[in-house]
Amino acid sequence: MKKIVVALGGNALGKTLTEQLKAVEYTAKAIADLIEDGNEVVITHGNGPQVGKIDAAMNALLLEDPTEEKTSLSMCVAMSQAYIGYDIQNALRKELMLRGMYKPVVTIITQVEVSNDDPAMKHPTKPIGKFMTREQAQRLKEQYGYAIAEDSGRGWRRVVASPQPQYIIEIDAIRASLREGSVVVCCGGGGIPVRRKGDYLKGCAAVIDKDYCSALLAENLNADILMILTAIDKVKIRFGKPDERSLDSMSLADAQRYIDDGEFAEGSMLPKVEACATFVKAAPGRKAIIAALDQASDAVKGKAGTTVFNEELGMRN
Ligand SMILES: Nc1ncnc2c1ncn2[C@@H]1O[C@H](COP(=O)(O)OP(=O)(O)O)[C@@H](O)[C@H]1O
Ligand SMILES: NC(=O)OP(=O)(O)O
Repeated sequence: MKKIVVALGGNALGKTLTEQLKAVEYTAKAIADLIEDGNEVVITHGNGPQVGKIDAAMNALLLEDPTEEKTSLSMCVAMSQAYIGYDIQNALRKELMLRGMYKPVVTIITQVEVSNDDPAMKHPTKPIGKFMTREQAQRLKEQYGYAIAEDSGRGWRRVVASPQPQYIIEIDAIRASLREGSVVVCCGGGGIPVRRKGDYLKGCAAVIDKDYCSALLAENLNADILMILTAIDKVKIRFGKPDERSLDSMSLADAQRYIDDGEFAEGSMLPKVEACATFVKAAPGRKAIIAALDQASDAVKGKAGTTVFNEELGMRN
């Protein structure tokens, strides 16, 4: 049995509620395959498109009725955890029941501590919300003062601060639920970013990258595999160029070289590769995989996706 942290991409979860339902339905099949194969699975997910949409809806409410209160970005992250977790919970519950292997599935609203002086708070890099033309994004910038950036050749998006996750506040609750045999959905959207104020926690205006948070979770749980599922089958070199090439595997040295060569876009593929590298670097026998959402089971068997391995420490088979 392997302990696998499976991270589902926010973009890969679709743009609408209907697309999300479809995405979680076939993802549930892939995750149920992993469970049927005897693995222990912990699920995390992104929230980029979703948290942007919630924030935009909350702002529209404020424009309609100025007596409404402003909703903080951390609260929007909390909302995104709930509705994405709800869909994942139901889809997985149904899929497991269909296979006659009922298990409780639970979403844990997760807060993640970030540092008070993380420099990322002053340098927004995390794309959220919908993809726009440059002109649309520029209008949003002028109207609301948002930071904007181009996202991997797919269009322009709002970008927000994305500090590094330091500590998963609910880690003991996650461990306890796993011990009891639940399938746990946690650290949604990278976790609700919070900072310590004395004995209390206070949300901050940011969206943590779920890839980095998933690596921290995998480390905390001493997982065997970190699997990042997204909308693309493999990591590419020269992505989007005529001489684009897919990678079946990547050593840490290769990963560093490609990062240095700027092969991976900030806010999309770069955090995935960095998260995988951090995870496999820390202890022997670990494996990290980046693959398409519906290829989880094949990816664990080395038949799909891109595997990141530590050439010095080896992989656990
Ligand atoms: N070198 C690369 N190889 C593969 N995909 C890349 C690369 N650089 C950028 N991308 C883009 O990154 C996307 C995955 O990032 P993103 O959509 O942010 O993930 P998520 O599914 O976690 O929301 C891919 O679908 C692809 O469009
Ligand atoms: N929070 C986060 O990393 O979301 P995406 O997976 O949508 O980028």
